[in-house]
Amino acid sequence: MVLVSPTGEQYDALQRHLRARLDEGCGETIFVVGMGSDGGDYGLSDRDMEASVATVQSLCEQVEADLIPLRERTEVGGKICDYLIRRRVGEQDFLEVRVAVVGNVDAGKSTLLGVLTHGELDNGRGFARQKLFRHKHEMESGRTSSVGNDILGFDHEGQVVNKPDSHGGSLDWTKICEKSSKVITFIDLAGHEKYLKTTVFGMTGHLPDFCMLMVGSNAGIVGMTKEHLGLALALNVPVFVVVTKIDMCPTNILQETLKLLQRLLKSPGCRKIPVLVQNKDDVIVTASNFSSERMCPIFQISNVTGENMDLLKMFLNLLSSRTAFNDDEPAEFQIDDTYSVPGVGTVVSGTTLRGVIRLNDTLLLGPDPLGAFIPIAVKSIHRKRMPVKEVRGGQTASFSLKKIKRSSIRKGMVLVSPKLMPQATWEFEAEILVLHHPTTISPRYQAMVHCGSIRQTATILTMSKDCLRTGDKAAVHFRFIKTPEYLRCDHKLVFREGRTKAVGTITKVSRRGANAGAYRKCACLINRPPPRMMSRVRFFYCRQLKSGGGGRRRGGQRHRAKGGANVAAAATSPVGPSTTAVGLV
Ligand SMILES: Nc1nc2c(ncn2[C@@H]2O[C@H](COP(=O)(O)OP(=O)(O)OP(=O)(O)O)[C@@H](O)[C@H]2O)c(=O)[nH]1
Repeated sequence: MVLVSPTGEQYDALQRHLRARLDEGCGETIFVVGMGSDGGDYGLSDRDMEASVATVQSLCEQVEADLIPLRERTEVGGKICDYLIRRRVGEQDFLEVRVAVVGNVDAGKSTLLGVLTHGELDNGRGFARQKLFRHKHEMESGRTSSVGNDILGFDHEGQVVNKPDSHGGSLDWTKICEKSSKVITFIDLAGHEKYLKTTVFGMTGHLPDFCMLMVGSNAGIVGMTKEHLGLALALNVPVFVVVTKIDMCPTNILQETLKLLQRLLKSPGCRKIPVLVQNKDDVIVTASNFSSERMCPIFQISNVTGENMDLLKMFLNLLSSRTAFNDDEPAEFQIDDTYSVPGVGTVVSGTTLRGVIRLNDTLLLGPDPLGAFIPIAVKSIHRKRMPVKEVRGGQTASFSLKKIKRSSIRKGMVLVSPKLMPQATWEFEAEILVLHHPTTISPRYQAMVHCGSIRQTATILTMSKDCLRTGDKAAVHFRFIKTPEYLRCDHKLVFREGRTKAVGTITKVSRRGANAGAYRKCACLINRPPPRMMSRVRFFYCRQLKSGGGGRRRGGQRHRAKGGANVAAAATSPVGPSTTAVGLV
């Protein structure tokens, strides 16, 4: 009732309350007019509702936000209206939410993204997905093999901005972003098991806010569905489920799939509350309780008839980013891809983890194979293919860099503010939970560590238990086998090899010098150094290659070291197949 005709003091209090809620919701909040502060539905008369909405409208003007009506309902006491309040972020800016799209092969992931982002329905034979594929072999096989990106824009009234392109061309991202107040970036991932490594990389490296798990209603929960769901849960990414192909699925099979899905979500491993979304009310209830609570909405859609597509779009419009970022922190950007653009040079793409990065800023790029960071200037910045002057925490971007070859940059490197004084590390400790392993894991076991956009094999040096089996938790000391990486405590990691999977959190990053650590491992002898090397002191780095590797020759294990010298790794003690050695020529 306080909204009907607030006093000056009440108005100020309401304004403060609204600002706080917008900050909490990363620029968005759902506001219900006509509901008691204790959550009870009271309802307002038409006149009171009109006055209340006018007050909310004026509050929104004060805090520079848009008021988007969502639904209106009538209870015993009168009307209740739900609104989405979204902060205006400036002409060139927009709120960004990243959604990873996972699910088994042929669940309809690429097709749904094609339908959502291009605004044209599918024909059931792969029409809609054609515009999304990045490679020729994907076109031919119909299978996604890489990490795809697509955007869906919503304007200040909550309407979809993407329009069907009459020429069948690709989307004009610049136009979409200019008209949008919110942009959903879909990370289209591969469903086939053989691309699981890329899918895990998409989930850890592209920092999704939410995960959309797709299930083909006719196929049910098969193949990679559980694997992908487990991954999202392990990384603490809230999941919603989209059941596709309801146009071609007999009712009994659809009901069976839904029953199994609900059982899986309620199981002790997931502990979710599944909600079948049937109407707008369900959308609002699930969206407002989604990120904080255990609710898991399930949508049933058809990409061919477009059934329930409006509910899914409404839900996507209501999703808001999960993390609030502080601009005052030193900048940190993780690289997830590199390109060589003719006329521009080397370009890196990735996600800004914190801080603000501006044009011409000098950042430290690294770590290189020796663990060093080099200063580099940011020549230009693109955000969603649009040139911009700055990017901030939570935003994806690409930078063109000065005077550096693409070959010297790899995924997993970072660009950080010199204030952070970054250090690369070979060794780290993590608390891990083994989700699955057929036998036991013991020291010297090796598997791929995924942490952010880092993807490298690591060896277990020591663990707090003798051996680990499925379901075990332990503190584990790891060591990368190839290059040192830039790691931070509290980052989530996935440790996997085939179906073996463990998840965990980094608890300690060893600050022991990357080179010193490696040097202790084995001694290196120089074999016939080239004459030019004799007089100069040069640092070299070599790694024992797997059998048959390019560096192996008769009479010992010789490697081409950085700096051009041929060196033979003559170990003083038996060394494993992944030994790294450094020394001075
Ligand atoms: N009838 C019908 N067919 C659909 C629907 N959704 C997708 N399809 C068809 O299902 C097939 C597989 O769809 P994709 O989008 O390639 O599946 P995907 O999950 O992306 O597969 P991967 O990229 O290999 O992981 C295509 O031929 C689509 O036309 C739907 O709702 N109804």
